[in-house]
Amino acid sequence: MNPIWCLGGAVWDRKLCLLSAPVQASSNPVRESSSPGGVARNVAHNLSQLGLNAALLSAWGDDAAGALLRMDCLRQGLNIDAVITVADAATGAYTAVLGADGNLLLGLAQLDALETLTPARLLRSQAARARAPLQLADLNLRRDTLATWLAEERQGLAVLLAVSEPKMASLPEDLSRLDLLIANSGEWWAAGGNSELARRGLQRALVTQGAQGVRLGEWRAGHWKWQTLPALPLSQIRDVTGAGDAFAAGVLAALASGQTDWAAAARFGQRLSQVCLQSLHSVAPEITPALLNELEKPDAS
Ligand SMILES: Nc1ncnc2c1ncn2[C@@H]1O[C@H](COP(=O)(O)OP(=O)(O)O)[C@@H](O)[C@H]1O
Ligand SMILES: O=c1[nH]cc([C@@H]2O[C@H](COP(=O)(O)O)[C@@H](O)[C@H]2O)c(=O)[nH]1
Repeated sequence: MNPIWCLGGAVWDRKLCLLSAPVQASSNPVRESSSPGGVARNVAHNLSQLGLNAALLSAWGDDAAGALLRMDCLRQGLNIDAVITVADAATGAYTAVLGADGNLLLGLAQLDALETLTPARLLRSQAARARAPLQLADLNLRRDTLATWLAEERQGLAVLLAVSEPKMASLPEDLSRLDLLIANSGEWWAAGGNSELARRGLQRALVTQGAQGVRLGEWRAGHWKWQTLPALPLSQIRDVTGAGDAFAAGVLAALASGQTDWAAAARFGQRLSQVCLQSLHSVAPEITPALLNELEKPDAS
């Protein structure tokens, strides 16, 4: 079966979780952990843990962190044939400072290697990607690369996943060939919100709102039609890192399994983020093929 392609960031995550309330301009005791991260890589990793075939297009450095990422991706069964190893840039790194309640206080991202993923380099994998049932690109990628990606000939669906409010600046001008944008509400408004995104040709969006659930928006007859899906109950949040990526992976997994109802796909995304939020890992090891049994049947929607 053709893999689901994930294009974008693959980095090392370092998470520093405060043990008590933060004190500014002072040293604060933390619990530290590190793991492979990067939005596109996280999505591909979630998909492969579900037992689905996933391929990654990214760039990392020719250094120790890049070698570890490579080994980890191969261990996860990801197809990394298209990943570029860059000689003159360091592997990307993301440092998150989390409060004692697991919520993000500050995130610091360095993804210099991805700047080498130019439109010309993207096109080298076009033939392999053109027949994919689904392609997801994250907004770590350069704006010109994303615009080229959206303009490519393809058979499957194209999904764009936001990464952070500052990186909404990479959103291409023409979104008319995009099938779905997934963003949290801060990212949605950072990109200009309802009218601006409709002006650019966007027709479908999933806007996640943390504990307030998810809004599914469809642009029809000159208006956004919104449907709100309430958040699933949570007994505890251990670490929010990766919840948005788990959500996107759940949406893709549902679509790849034949689900044509976008709301049902979003509900499966919420189920995966629920599992992720209760885990200390960016990609929860509890995400396994057994979860696919919870997918709503396409004809039951
Ligand atoms: N406090 C919460 N309670 C319940 N679900 C949550 C909570 N925070 C996040 N989620 C789930 O995780 C998804 C992604 O989280 P969100 O914070 O909206 O995105 P991001 O992590 O990309 O900023 C949400 O749509 C929701 O399903
Ligand atoms: O500019 C970026 N910030 C953060 C990430 C990644 O985002 C992930 C967490 O995403 P979220 O909690 O939004 O699902 C982390 O693994 C981190 O590596 C990224 O790719 N690019």
